[in-house]
Amino acid sequence: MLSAVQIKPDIYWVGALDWNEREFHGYATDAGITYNAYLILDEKVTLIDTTKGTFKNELLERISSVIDPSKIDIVISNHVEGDHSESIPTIREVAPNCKIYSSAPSGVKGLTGHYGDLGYESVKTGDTLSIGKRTFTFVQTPMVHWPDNMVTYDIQDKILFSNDAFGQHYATSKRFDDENDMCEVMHQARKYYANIVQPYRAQAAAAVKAVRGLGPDALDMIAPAHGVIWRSHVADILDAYEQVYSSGVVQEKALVIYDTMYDATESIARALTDAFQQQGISTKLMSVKKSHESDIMDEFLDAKYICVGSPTMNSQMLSSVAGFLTYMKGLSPKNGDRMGFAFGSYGWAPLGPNNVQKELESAGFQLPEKALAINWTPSEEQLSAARDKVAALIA
Ligand SMILES: Cc1cc2nc3c(=O)[nH]c(=O)nc-3n(C[C@H](O)[C@H](O)[C@H](O)COP(=O)(O)O)c2cc1C
Repeated sequence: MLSAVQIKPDIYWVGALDWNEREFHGYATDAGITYNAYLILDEKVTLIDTTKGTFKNELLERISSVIDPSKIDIVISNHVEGDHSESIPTIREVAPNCKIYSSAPSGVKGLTGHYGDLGYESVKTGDTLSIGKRTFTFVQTPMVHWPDNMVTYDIQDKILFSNDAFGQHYATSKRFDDENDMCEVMHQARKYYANIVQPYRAQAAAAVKAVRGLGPDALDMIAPAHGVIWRSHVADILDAYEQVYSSGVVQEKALVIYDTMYDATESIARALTDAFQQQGISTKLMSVKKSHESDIMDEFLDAKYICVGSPTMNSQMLSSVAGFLTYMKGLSPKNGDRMGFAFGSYGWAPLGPNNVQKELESAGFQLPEKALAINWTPSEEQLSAARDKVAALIA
């Protein structure tokens, strides 16, 4: 039988482990996913968030290992997205009298839109809810990453139930940060930020400020809705969100991103990569065909030099490169401090590289050089000229 995991006296993790999930709305979840839900035994039995609907039985089984699920009095929905809310109707079925709390107005509107009117109670920033010995306070965190998001702070236990903020897509048998490989935890936290939270970096920074405003001793744990619970590394993840991820500060690091049909564009990409290396700059060559766009964006987060290459095909850039650029632009990275460079091969009209250039322009990169368009297969002289462009970029 699946069991709950106690995280503090009378507080249990009752979520689900989605070990085999490898794709989640366009994100490559190479380490699987956890859907975290938390059960609190107090005068009023409270469940914070639920799981994706396909894991409702896992949720019920873990709750049942502690208490009869029909005894749940309160469900707090920090976020309407299905991976946290799809099991709410099941909980309502087994506990018909439970009250369901969500943020005003977007949480209530979203839950109604998904599951009909289950008589939701709305809460807003600063509202408190007493469940017995414990009192919760709510802080709405709109657009981290949907309009309805909120976090729930358990004042007595000093736990922040942060939902998507500070999450990671990481299925693991151990629930706490310090029980896992911290390099992997931080890697997954960064990738999650780069692909989910990044467009809302101002709101995320404000959320960190609000958390810090609670005071230095106010946080024992951050319990997100995905991944491990922060217990020993609370300060590390707050610092990373504030000083690294949300800051937009870029490092002397280059990414060469490309696709190719007959390897002409690839040979330019390799020359550029080598030239960056020769300059002592940390560099990665990433084919959009071979690397998932969510992994490219993880690398992109703090890279200063972004070179993007495509040959011309049917008067366009390759759709794989266009797809990556669309994905990148959707995440709204702060590109003002980044140097962009477009390149590619063509047969009779250099529209592939020129269109990449336009996309980089509209994404806000600094583009000191024109697109490098090389006719057919590049000669040694042309590759050498490509290398010179790197010197110009980093000058
Ligand atoms: C299906 C196909 C369509 C192409 N369409 C164009 C085109 O519209 N304009 C052009 O200049 N070159 C066109 N080309 C030529 C390529 O751009 C050229 O072969 C280039 O060197 C390929 O670079 P790559 O080796 O990086 O794929 C086309 C090639 C193929 C295979």
